[in-house]
Amino acid sequence: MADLTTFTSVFDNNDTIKEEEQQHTQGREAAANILLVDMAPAASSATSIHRSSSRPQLDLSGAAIQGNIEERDPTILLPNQSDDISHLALDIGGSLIKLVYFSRHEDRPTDDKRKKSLKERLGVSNGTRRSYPILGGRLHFVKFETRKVNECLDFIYSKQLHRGGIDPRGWSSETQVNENAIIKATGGGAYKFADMFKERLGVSIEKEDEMDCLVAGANFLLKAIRHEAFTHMEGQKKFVQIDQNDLFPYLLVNVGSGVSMIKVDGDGKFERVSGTNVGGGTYWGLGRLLTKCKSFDELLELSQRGDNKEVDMLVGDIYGGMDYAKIGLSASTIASSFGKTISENKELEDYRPEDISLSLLRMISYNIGQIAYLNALRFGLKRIFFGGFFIRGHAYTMDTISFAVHFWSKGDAKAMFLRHEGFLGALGAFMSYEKHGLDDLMAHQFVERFPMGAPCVGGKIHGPPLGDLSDKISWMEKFVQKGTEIIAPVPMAPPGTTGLGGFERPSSKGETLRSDDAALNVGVLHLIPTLEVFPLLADPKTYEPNTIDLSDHSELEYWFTVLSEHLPDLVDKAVASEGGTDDARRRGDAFARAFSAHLARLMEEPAAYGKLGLANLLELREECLREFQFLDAYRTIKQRENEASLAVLPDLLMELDSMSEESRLLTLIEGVLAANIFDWGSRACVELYHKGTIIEIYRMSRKKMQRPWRVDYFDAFRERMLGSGGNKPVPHKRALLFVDNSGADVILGMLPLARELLRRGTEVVLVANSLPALNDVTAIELPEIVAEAAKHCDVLRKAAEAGGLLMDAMINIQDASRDDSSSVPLMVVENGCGSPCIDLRQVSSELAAAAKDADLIILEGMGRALHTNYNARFRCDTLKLAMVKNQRLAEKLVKGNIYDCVCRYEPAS
Ligand SMILES: Nc1ncnc2c1ncn2[C@@H]1O[C@H](COP(=O)(O)OP(=O)(O)O)[C@@H](O)[C@H]1O
Ligand SMILES: CC(C)(COP(=O)(O)O)[C@@H](O)C(=O)NCCC(=O)O
Ligand SMILES: [Mn+2]
Repeated sequence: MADLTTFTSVFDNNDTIKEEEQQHTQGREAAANILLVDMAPAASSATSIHRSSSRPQLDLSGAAIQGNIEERDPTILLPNQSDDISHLALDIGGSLIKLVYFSRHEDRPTDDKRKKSLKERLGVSNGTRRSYPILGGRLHFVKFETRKVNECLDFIYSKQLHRGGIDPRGWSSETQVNENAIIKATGGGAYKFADMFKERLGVSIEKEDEMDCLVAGANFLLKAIRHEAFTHMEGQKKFVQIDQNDLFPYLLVNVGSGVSMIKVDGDGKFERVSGTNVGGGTYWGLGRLLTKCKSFDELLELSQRGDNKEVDMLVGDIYGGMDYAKIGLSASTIASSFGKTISENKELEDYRPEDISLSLLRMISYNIGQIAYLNALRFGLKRIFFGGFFIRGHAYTMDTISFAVHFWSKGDAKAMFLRHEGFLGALGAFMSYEKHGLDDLMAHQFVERFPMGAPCVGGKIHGPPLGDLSDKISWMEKFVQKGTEIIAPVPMAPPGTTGLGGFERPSSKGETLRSDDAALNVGVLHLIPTLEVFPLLADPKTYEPNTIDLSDHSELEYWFTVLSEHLPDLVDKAVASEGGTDDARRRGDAFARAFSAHLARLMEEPAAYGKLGLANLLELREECLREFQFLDAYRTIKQRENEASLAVLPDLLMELDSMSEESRLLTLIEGVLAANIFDWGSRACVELYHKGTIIEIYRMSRKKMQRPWRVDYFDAFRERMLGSGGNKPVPHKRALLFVDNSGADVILGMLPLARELLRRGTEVVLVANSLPALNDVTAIELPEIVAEAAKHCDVLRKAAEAGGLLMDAMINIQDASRDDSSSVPLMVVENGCGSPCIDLRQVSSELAAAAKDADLIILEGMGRALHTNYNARFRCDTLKLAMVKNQRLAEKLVKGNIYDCVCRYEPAS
């Protein structure tokens, strides 16, 4: 296959796209205006999928800084701001107040004609599966120190979270203060602070049982949240796939101020079997007295530089430096925590606070691990989940507990941790609202997103990031300052533990602890009730969207570098897409900062928000753009490429029509592969575009399409389509075409292929993004493109009419939904995402409905067919088509080179 030099050399003397781009920049404003006018009616149809761009605006009137303005992150009060609808639940513990709140975004009416007729066509009823509607929105997690309860009250007030009181009919949309508002709360503070809540916020606290809440929260997380539970051994974090049907029984150990141990047998079925008063409060309290630390984090950080043998009495101390091998204890095993402090003539001041903190942490973690194990043994439980904020995502604490469980159970029982460790009770309290609609939600209906610009890190509003961009930008600057502090290597357990009684000492000496805010390994849970699992996945349970495993560090580093290097160019495009104004430039800079900070955070701890794949990184980039209100960075480029491609489409169709069926099929597939070169996400391709016009590049790419391709199952596909030895196979009933890029890719590649299928009597559903990502075509843009193409082609026109696509475009058709028996329909559905990749566990209900009758899937492009889904198996025939536009991926995935092509056909499995 051609390499970059052969590609570029073809164009050395030609006009360049760059020049074209300059011309277009001049006309950009006009073009953007036209686009807005044209797209306005359809745009509302995309808002049924809630993403950052559909966030409500903040009401900043009356905003005031609370407390000391000189403080680094002063709390900002927004007395008049209310999220559309919010609900709040609290867990007020001895040490910390945990808050879970839900912000809802009103469903916009989707009376879009196309959608309606599509629903009829796909046979989707409008009736919901529930007797009450469930609402889309976001679940946020925040914590405060209990001693700073006032900050918590200010926060609730500033976000007006207490106003969304419950209404007997379910969620209330009242924005005025509800006199009878109640807030669900658990933990001792629900009693202690009830009056204060009534006085300050005018709300009553409805108390929920703490154990009930812990269990409800844990069950919910374990069932509904992907990558919630993980093991942590010797510095290695591994997510555990929980089988919903095989969850019970388990032991839940909640390590808060004190420790509860609960045997859980089912939903609401549990027994508190044990506990210990030596818990998180003991570590923090005793630690504070002994070391004079001012904060929990300071204490924990000290431990990382400690050496416990100065304080603890070890087996070796007793046995003259020897192991006690007979009973399996090494010389470094702790024989007696703090035991050394009795025998020497030393006072507290003579010990290093670091050593004291570490001894204390080990004493308590070990003890909890051991008691937990004994209780697991008592009831024959193999799985122990540890929660509570004592854990604090701290590697050494988790390793110590895991070690204890592993050691005492001889590997029989497994210690697991939860990402939402400290929020179990608060979540449970939240769940106790009747008709919250969460209990029967499934993992696929939650999209966990990076907490971006969230105003509520660590209990303070770090500038109101929503709505007011200039504040958001300054918040970003703060975030970055924080970010540089935060970014420190994750403390790791020592490589060689004794394997007997305990660890030698942490190898994390001298490293700083990640700040409390950053250690919160939870994102914002976006609840999108319309999402479904793609029904044609052969095995949804084992489906893994990502092809490349980013837990391989060199892979991670490579892709981080690629994305970082892309950034300046992307910022330029984004700024230009918004008219290149000063405001756009400021937003562009803030976007770059935000995205880089997120990358740095993930580089430091890739599994912070669950298992990380390339698809998540590419989506993060798009989400970040939307966060800074870049709604479609590539709009000008897309429009230009659409126009250029539509201009040559008639010639291409004529050329195709002059061919035999067999060579036409080959030419069509070649055409798809060749046109996939128009990818503004690939560095190499973008460089190519400077060397020729769109049509020149397209022609050149077509010329290079000789078979065999690097992965070439074309013959099998042809046989399925055309048959062999005189037998004519039955055409597919319905094909789902997952389209990729705008311009040539969709117009000269996928549309002609769709036309061929239609001609053969196969219904075609074009599946496109709900929101823009790079230069990908969106479902909103497609009907217009199809309408333009249909002007040159009867087959497309009739099918588009039959599919209800031409309703807006062709005024002469009065009754668009009439049955046009002369053609099978061509339809467009949105896929539910706004990323260049697709996770088929979470697609739009529209796509899921369209999939029901489909017997052919065509996945196109590098994002959808290679980065994700390359190894996915389906219950129907599948064709994966892509050009590999990255050298490393080509080597790794297909042992080939950049610009190699993949045509992977897999019959129904
Ligand atoms: N920022 C913090 N401030 C105080 N304690 C913290 C902090 N982060 C973690 N902890 C630990 O978490 C414990 C509280 O855990 P939590 O699950 O919130 O329990 P509780 O409901 O008893 O407050 C504290 O005793 C302490 O060991
Ligand atoms: C973002 C993309 C997956 C989009 O590719 P597409 O799906 O449009 O074929 C791809 O451009 C990509 O992986 N780019 C990053 C690698 C690079 O610049 O080489
Ligand atoms: Mn793409």
